[in-house]
Amino acid sequence: MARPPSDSPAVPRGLAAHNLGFAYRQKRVLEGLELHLKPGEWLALLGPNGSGKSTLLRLLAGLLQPTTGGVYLEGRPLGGYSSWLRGQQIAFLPQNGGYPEDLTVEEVVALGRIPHLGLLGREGRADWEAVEWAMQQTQVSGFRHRRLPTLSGGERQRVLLARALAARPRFLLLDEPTNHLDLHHQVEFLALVAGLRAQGLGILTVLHDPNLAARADRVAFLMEGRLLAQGRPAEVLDQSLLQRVYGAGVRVHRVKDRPVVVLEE
Ligand SMILES: Nc1ncnc2c1ncn2[C@@H]1O[C@H](COP(=O)(O)OP(=O)(O)OP(=O)(O)O)[C@@H](O)[C@H]1O
Repeated sequence: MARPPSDSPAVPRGLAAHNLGFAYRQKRVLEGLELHLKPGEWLALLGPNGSGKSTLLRLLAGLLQPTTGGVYLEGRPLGGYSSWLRGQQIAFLPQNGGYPEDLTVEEVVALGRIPHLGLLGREGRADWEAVEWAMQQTQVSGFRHRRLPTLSGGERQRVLLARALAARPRFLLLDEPTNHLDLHHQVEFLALVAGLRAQGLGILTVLHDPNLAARADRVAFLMEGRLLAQGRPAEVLDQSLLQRVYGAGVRVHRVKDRPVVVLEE
């Protein structure tokens, strides 16, 4: 598929926020954000409850309109893309997303193909191959005929991740994707992210666990709607920053140069 031409050469390629601000009615939630997600990288977004992480993801997915500044995909304002084209390039897994309760796992995952179907809604072989691939990647094929209300929280989370993957997007925005996942599936999630990165996907995950975030290529720290820091995990996840945000009970150790965050008694 041909890429749309760039309108804004000053904005970096990939998915970028420039001077991004947002307010819910009169309530300012984000201000002056500069963020850049490159193809083939994993960026982890951390920050306390209510700091604006989910709002930022919704802006990057094109589901909210910026109050100031903008979001750009390949240098072009996101608002200039049709919702079809946007949905083919950017997939979003919300924190508490709904799902149709009467559909099977396979049918819910197939919903991820909607941006590729066009007005007539006709699916073809490529669509079912993408659905199979997404179910395999997230290990949900074994219960493909069950309905979501009958699944455990972690199983359901993996199905919704598969729905996002089925779009075969170039950028993946995941809001707390490891919620409900046991340790085994967290390890599987890390392997999945590594594989997707190697295929050139840009991945942005909101996480609360700094030890998972430490596995990312870069970490960005949001507090009260502003970016406090962004950079390599070893640079950003330091004790003074974490104590400033979360309080004195947080300690950072180093294991093979990787930060390991522990809570003190
Ligand atoms: N639809 C809305 N209308 C008004 N205010 C909202 C709305 N959604 C979120 N907010 C407020 O915006 C702020 C940022 O919320 P957001 O959900 O983006 O934070 P978050 O960092 O994702 O939080 P958490 O870690 O708890 O999920 C919060 O103060 C929240 O109360």
